[in-house]
Amino acid sequence: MSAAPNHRDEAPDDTTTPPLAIAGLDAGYGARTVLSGLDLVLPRGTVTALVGPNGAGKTTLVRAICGRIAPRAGTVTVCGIPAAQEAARARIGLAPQDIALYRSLTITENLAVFARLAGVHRADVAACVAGVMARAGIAGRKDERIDRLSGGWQRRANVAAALVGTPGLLVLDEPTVGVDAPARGELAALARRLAAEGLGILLITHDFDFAEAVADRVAILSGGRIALEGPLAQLIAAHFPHRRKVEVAFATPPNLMGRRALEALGLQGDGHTVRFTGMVEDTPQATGDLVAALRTAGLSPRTIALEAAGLDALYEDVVHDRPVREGLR
Ligand SMILES: Nc1ncnc2c1ncn2[C@@H]1O[C@H](COP(=O)(O)OP(=O)(O)OP(=O)(O)O)[C@@H](O)[C@H]1O
Repeated sequence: MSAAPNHRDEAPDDTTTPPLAIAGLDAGYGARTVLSGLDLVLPRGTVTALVGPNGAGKTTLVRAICGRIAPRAGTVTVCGIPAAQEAARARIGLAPQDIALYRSLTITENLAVFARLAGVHRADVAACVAGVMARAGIAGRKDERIDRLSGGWQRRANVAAALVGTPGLLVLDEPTVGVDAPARGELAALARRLAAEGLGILLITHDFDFAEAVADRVAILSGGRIALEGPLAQLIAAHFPHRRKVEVAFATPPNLMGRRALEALGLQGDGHTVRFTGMVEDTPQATGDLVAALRTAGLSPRTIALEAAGLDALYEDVVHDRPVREGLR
């Protein structure tokens, strides 16, 4: 997806028009309905993290935004333009999950190709490439081939390619896959900078830590629609009033009976984990009750930690319907 400069005058692109507005969207494949009554508005200058289980329809939503599948009902507009129109596609910068760059070309060469494809005049290509490299903070490696770059640099180059057409909406699809911790910080800073420039950013991710670090807003896709959307802190305060996340850690994985007892207390782990999490009322009494219940079940955790609930707890609650158990209230 890219924007030719000559498309920019066609849109009602004032500061009040949201980069993305979706109302009542139904979409699917053949007899299969994937999205049903989906509403979502992305404000300018913000990052919205879209999270949802595998198969929830995140890719289908991106296809609808990019005009690659037609809505069966509802509307999708990009910078005020219906998604089906070519001009809307030109307003979208898509950094796909699979790095969409020519591996044997340098960063500069790649961006020049994308600029030409976006309709940038030959005489303006060098300035366009220099501009997006500066915005993405990748000018320092501009003459290196993509296949010689680390995962983090490849991701940033992938984002730079999405910026070539001066989009109003930037879609980042799983940008932290294959990226180490320091490079994640660079990517987070890049997303924040681009949002500060006024872009609306849709961040599709399974990486909750990254989403918490970067996103102004969170949208949870479940059951074919956005089940919950808003600033994370507000959602958590509304969803878990006076509750805290508890994490119980063991030196060795508990046996089957121990795991059942933990489950009965509303504490979830996965596989052979030594870490189990749940929610408790934010009172000394509730914590004391939990410690006593663990002891009664013959469980001796190494640590019990209380912390503010995060996106993971909210997600579990909304998607897997795992509310606080009565016993821990
Ligand atoms: N081209 C297609 N034809 C038919 N069904 C499809 C097609 N693409 C996806 N689906 C189905 O639609 C549902 C939603 O898929 P989608 O890829 O949008 O989910 P997702 O949230 O992106 O999943 P993931 O997190 O695994 O990438 C799935 O059940 C999938 O099997």
